[in-house]
Amino acid sequence: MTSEVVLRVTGVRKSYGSRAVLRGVDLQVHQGELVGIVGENGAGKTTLLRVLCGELRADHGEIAIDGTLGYCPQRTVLDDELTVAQHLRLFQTAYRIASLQHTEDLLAVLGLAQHRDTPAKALSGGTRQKLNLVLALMHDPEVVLLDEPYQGFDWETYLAFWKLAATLRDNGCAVVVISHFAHDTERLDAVRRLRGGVLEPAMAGGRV
Ligand SMILES: Nc1ncnc2c1ncn2[C@@H]1O[C@H](COP(=O)(O)OP(=O)(O)OP(=O)(O)O)[C@@H](O)[C@H]1O
Repeated sequence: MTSEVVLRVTGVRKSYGSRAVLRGVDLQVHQGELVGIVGENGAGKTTLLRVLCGELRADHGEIAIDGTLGYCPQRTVLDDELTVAQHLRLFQTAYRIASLQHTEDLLAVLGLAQHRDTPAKALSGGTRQKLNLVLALMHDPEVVLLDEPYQGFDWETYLAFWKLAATLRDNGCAVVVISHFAHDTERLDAVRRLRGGVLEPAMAGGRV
């Protein structure tokens, strides 16, 4: 692959007290690459993404991100009293986005447009997750970290998500997705398994 490395992780370690979860994680993701991170429950996948996005500080190691970052956490980051539209306006201001056209496209792809005036507290779990994903992507980031972003999605939305992930990749975005399902690997360029606190060498995804 000749495209530029836009996410470079070198020797990242992270412990919670005496529990060493990450023991020297190395990872490189290129522009236009869709990479899956798999591993057993408790392997440290969420910890890794939280460290990569800066929510948690690594104990050791280096993280270099070249470009704007989008992060979709496993738990939704919504204000129950705000409607979908109010969330979008809030994040539009935070991201300093002039036009919401890209956001409207995301709403349409994920089937969220009809919930525009619904407060977050009245949204179903899967619909909250859709909004969580839109908020992570609406500024059209160059590097995207997604922590099981399709939890609670129905089948149609699950398929729409993977189509969206492929479009992001085809547009040059570097996408890292935590995945639990073996069949997701067919949709990925590469799969990395987190085991024993390190990422094992790349397994080719289905596209390669
Ligand atoms: N804030 C925290 N304080 C202490 N221990 C934590 C904290 N967060 C996670 N852990 C522990 O670190 C380990 C890794 O957790 P993490 O959530 O990163 O794993 P995961 O691979 O994402 O798991 P899952 O597949 O269940 O989502 C687990 O043993 C967990 O109990």
